[in-house]
Amino acid sequence: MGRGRGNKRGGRGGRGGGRGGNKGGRDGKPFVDNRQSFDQVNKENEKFERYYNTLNIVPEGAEREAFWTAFKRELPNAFRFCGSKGHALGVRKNLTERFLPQIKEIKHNGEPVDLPKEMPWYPEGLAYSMTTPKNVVRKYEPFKDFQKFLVSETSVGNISRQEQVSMIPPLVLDVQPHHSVLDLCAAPGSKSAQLVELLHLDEEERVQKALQRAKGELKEAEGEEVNMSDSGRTTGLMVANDVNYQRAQMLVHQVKRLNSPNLIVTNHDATMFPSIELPSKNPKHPRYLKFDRVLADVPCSGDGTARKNPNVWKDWTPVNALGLYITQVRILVRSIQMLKAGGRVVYSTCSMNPMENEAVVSSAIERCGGIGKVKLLPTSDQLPGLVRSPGLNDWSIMARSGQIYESWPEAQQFEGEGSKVVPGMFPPEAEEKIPLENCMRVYPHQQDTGGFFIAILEKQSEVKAKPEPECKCSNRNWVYQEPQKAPVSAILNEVAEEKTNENGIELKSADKLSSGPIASSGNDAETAAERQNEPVVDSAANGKRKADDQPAEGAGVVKKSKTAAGEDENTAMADAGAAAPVVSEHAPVPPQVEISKEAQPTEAGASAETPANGDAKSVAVNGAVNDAVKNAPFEKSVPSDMQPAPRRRRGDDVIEESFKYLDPAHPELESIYSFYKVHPVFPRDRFLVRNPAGDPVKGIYYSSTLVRNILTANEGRGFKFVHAGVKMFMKQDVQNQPGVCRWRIQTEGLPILEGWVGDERVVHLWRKSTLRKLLTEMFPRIGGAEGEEGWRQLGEIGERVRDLGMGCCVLRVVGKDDVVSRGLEGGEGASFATSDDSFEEGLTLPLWRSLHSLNLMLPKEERKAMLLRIYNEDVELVNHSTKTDSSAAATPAPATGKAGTEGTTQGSMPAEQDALQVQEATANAPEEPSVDVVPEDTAQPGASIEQNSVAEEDAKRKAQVEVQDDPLNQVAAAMPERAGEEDVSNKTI
Ligand SMILES: C[S@@+](CC[C@H](N)C(=O)[O-])C[C@H]1O[C@@H](n2cnc3c(N)ncnc32)[C@H](O)[C@@H]1O
Repeated sequence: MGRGRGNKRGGRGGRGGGRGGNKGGRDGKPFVDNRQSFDQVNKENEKFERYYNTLNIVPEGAEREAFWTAFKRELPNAFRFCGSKGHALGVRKNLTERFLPQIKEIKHNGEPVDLPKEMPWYPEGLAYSMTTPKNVVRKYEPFKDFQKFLVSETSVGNISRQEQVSMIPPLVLDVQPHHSVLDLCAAPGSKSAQLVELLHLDEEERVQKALQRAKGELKEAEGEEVNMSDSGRTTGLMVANDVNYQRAQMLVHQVKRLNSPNLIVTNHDATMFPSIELPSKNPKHPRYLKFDRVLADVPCSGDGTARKNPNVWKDWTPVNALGLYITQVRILVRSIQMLKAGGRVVYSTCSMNPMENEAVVSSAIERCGGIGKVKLLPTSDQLPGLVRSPGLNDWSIMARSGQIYESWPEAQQFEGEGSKVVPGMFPPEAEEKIPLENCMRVYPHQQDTGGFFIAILEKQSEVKAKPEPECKCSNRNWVYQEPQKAPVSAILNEVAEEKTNENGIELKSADKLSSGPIASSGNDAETAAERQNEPVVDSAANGKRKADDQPAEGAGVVKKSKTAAGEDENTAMADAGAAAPVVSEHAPVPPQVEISKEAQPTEAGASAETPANGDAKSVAVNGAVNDAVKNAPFEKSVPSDMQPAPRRRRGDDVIEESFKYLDPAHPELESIYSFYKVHPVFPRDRFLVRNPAGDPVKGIYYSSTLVRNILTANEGRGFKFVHAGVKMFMKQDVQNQPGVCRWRIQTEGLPILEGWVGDERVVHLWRKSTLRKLLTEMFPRIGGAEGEEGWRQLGEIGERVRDLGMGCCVLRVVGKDDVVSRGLEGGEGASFATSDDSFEEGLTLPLWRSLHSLNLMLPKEERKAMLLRIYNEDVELVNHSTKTDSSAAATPAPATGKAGTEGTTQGSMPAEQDALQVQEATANAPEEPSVDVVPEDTAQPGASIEQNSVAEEDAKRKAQVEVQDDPLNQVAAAMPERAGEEDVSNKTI
């Protein structure tokens, strides 16, 4: 087993993070790193310190002192090993066996440096932190090799540099491979990436079993102990969302490296995240997706990040938390609404302020009907080894003036109507019985981290969120009332009708409750689809509002009204919270997006508060966003200026992303299945293309079934899907070579497909020395002069590749433990199973067999990272195809030996000409610029077979992505005012 381990999700970085072609700023100007040294920062703020001392969050005395001392120290660096467990452990071995002994010997300023320390609470020991300052690691010569290792493995996605506390929320979300998971505030995406990994946990092993079973190598019973539906693949879903378009692009960049077909990235306001429609057998009964897990890692004041964000010291004021509270409550309420009954939300902030934490949790629970509806789960049993404090049950709040109030009645005396202070900001009433001690607080001195807050909420049954004006988060005259029980008769009716889910699988009762619109009144004739676009009703008046299907605030005020001309027009009121009694059944997609299909108005979601055209719709929809943003001056991950990134446009039109699925019988798919001898069990109905025409002109992508169902069912609804699908095949101009498939396998899709490719297109390699040659040499020749034919230099794969037909194939690097399972125990395979020249673990790579040469289809940075990891070598690559390259010039003259099965003159061409035979159709295409299938200097512009429009759009996309490629650019793109800074909100090194 473990054939795919080298291809773990995130195991390669495509073009590699942090190294886009765009080294300058957006205007070509270089960014200036304007970070201030942490030591130079004045770490004093009277209000900040007074408030937390008053709160007594840590007892006075030695512990309080340790708390502040830690807060004023620079944050240690932390990182975790990513990808599948096997692969992550493999990469970690480099740290433990190669670098830790080296670091042990290093002295800095005459003192031994601290070793990177394993985090005791992180599963499998796959996360580390180190106190040596980053500039020392970066610049001090003895750290050179270690720094190179960190940079190289980070760039290809094997290491994620992430703050310790930021790793906690995904771990306590308890994600299973069949779960639907929603990350509502996901950019820049470190937690989303973790969640995707968790969704795919142990998938390789399951798929291996399914494969062996499909090929008759394993008896049925042997693979039965785990869920083997869909051939062991993860059937769940990950939706990662962020309201900010540019940050959503950063998110795409971060998570697409994980190559998950189960992932969708969206760009909506979380306070009114639209309901996702699912295919329904009965169009009158649309079905809406409910999630098993939701992460609400909300925008916050971020005062827990003072150790890496010195501005906290300068800028902290109580106003930040006061302003964010209502947005946070709305996001949490929407999270709960989006959950299945029985599902869980993890709510987290990097703030220590109870107004953004316990108060938000308590207010959201109150709005959703109390602890009978939403339970606050204990966290003390989670992550043994993590030192933490319980949530607060009692606190005071600091008002704008700096005055501290113990209770709402006290605050009410001083805070007038315009004040943001509301009853919900104070501890809950005793009758509410909310066990806030169940929350988790992590403080800087406990394990040398930032400050963090986490709560786990479990939805007990469908909820019917009360309108804000009736709740303590908004109503200044709020008094506690016993929650009323919601009627269940209509729910039961609905459940009785829903016997199967969209896959025809029988639903359990909880699924039934969550699988479609849930009615709380008996109006059966009316379907949610009909309600979806109907005029918004005053629910209090007619009782039409259905449990749990309310939108959050913004969506709740989306109205349809008639224009003077009698045409429908979507309108929304500016004050979302105040208008909350007006609700609709499901959160529709934001109105300006919906109408963009016809009218193409100003950009949705990403619009500025006052759009250029003065369109009130945009103002209202973005009210909540602006709320969040304006009030989050410390949260670096929230741009303080939420001016929208320009969305892709053609003329005045917003360009929506296209996701078009191919007919399983499409001739191009037929040709692929036939050339690669793909096992018939591998599904054919999940291939999509990314152009509006739906033709496979350039790339073919692959997604899970659920992703397909969602993308197709929501097409044309104005949903802002930003990314989905894993690139699996790219078109290749094979110059009409007969029998050669013009679709080459992409590295991204290879791990998903490789096991199902027939032996005819697989090459086995088991010597380290052979792989080293393929990594260091681009286009090594196969032919050549008699007796010197290139294939002879290719070790155990020489004869195989000599006899292999031209085109793409799978290179399977066999690990020691794979020799037997691959049936290679005889002959050479056996002799190398114990040799030093063999691999500990297997991996799979894409290979291209040209007429006369061979080439690994890997970007240069990936080759270099592998050379460093496997051979501890940092060497220059040799390109045999370039004219200027001396080794290419020395390419032997025409050979007479057998160099291929193509039936053409063998070995008669220099390498570069040979490569022209496989002129890559997409040589100039933006999507895979650094994978050298053919020599860069032999690209023929005329050879492009792309439709111009698609190429143009992709070029635009590439330009956007390249800006994101560099961490400094990422920050600049999202936060122009912070150009030059690293995005330290979630990445610390
Ligand atoms: C704390 S950061 C999230 C960090 C992220 N979870 C991670 O681990 O990388 C908060 C994010 O929320 C986004 N945001 C702010 N208001 C939002 C809203 N109303 N809806 C959705 N996202 C929002 C910000 O753009 C920001 O990216």
